[in-house]
Amino acid sequence: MTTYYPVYLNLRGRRCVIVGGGTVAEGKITRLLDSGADICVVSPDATPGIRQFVAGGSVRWEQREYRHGDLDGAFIAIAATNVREVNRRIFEEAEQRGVMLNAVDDPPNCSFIAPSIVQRGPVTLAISTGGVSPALARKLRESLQTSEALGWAELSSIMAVARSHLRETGMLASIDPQRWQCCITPDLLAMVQDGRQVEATESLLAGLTGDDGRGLCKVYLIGAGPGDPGLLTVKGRDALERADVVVYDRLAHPSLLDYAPPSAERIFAGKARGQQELTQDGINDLLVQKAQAGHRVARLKGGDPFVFGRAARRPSPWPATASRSKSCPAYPRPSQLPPTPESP
Ligand SMILES: C[C@@]1(CC(=O)O)c2cc3[nH]c(cc4nc(cc5[nH]c(cc(n2)[C@H]1CCC(=O)O)[C@@](C)(CC(=O)O)[C@@H]5CCC(=O)O)C(CC(=O)O)=C4CCC(=O)O)c(CCC(=O)O)c3CC(=O)O
Ligand SMILES: NC(=O)C1=CN([C@@H]2O[C@H](COP(=O)(O)OP(=O)(O)OC[C@H]3O[C@@H](n4cnc5c(N)ncnc54)[C@H](O)[C@@H]3O)[C@@H](O)[C@H]2O)C=CC1
Repeated sequence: MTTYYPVYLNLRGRRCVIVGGGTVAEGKITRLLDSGADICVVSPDATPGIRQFVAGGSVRWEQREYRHGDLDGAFIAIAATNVREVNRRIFEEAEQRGVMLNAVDDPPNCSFIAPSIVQRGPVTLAISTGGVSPALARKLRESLQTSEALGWAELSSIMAVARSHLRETGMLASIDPQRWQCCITPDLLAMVQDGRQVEATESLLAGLTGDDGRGLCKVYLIGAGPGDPGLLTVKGRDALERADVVVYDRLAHPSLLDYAPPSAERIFAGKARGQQELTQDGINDLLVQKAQAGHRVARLKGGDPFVFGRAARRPSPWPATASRSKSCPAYPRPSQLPPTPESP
């Protein structure tokens, strides 16, 4: 199996030759036009769509069959004919001239293959199965097109504004890469989706450049309650739903873990059979390490971290410069529960 090397080409003003004038050629031309390529079609006939491009002056058309020499000066070429033998001759010329060629549905005559594409503004996901299964590439495209993860692409315009501002003010190089990750949050995305672009850009810049703790990674300390999973607070549930990493122990009700996204890493911090229990210091190190790696971390503790746990004794190694913690106590706190008849 061939292992292909993925790239994005800058085709602006570069000569691209398309051989063939059918519907497939038209599809390829439409995308090439977006990239600003200088397009020449070689084909005895052409679809109405291609003819329109030609009439509009965005595409040149050599109305004849392909002949050796057509790839002269080309940067890339696409063979979209319905004749394998023609593709083979085009490939020979392409190899001679060092021109990259895609022969549609014809891998032996390709030096590059076409990916399935998902586009959101400037964000492009290109999917290839390495030629193993184009049907699977399409399935992945269709799934990704409706995937929530793609929502992050909506941040591209404010990211671009913030980045060029930082570049102009000479601050870009001094921003820690992890800080960017900590600043790209669901709250920021919600602001943009609400149409509050200016506020979002200001908040992003404040997080990236401020020394007031904004933009630092967060660790949520969540009280899992006295046993009943229904006693988790709404804030605690929200934090779990957004977590990239959940560190939990034996006392936390197992069903609470279901609130975390399936992709979240779940780390058991209690005593497991045959394994050394993590010490409090070990757990703290783990929380800090995961937060500094740009993950949203939820520490799910049985009971109330401020009553039975050690949240009140926030660890001294907690690096004030790198992360901060938020707490979501279980409600009502066990100490606030009304006495039951059995209580002394
Ligand atoms: C190697 C490659 C070379 C290339 O063409 O660049 C190639 C080769 C071949 N395709 C074949 C068949 C199909 N191709 C599609 C669809 C697409 N094919 C595309 C690319 C590629 N196809 C390159 C590898 C991409 C990768 O790495 O995965 C996509 C992604 C992009 C595009 O075409 O622009 C586009 C999806 C667009 C979308 O997102 O919807 C479907 C499904 C459908 O149409 O629904 C089928 C039928 C189902 C199936 O076979 O899986 C055949 C057999 C032909 C025959 O037997 O006659 C061959 C030849 C062979 O495999 O030997
Ligand atoms: N139609 C479809 O949905 C799909 C087709 N394909 C494949 O892509 C290729 C092209 O498909 P279509 O555009 O539908 O085919 P088509 O038959 O509509 O177009 C083929 C084009 O190639 C031109 N051509 C033939 N010999 C030529 C030569 N010697 N020099 C220059 N041009 C020449 C023809 O004049 C025609 O314009 C075919 O191999 C097909 O199997 C792949 C995916 C989907």
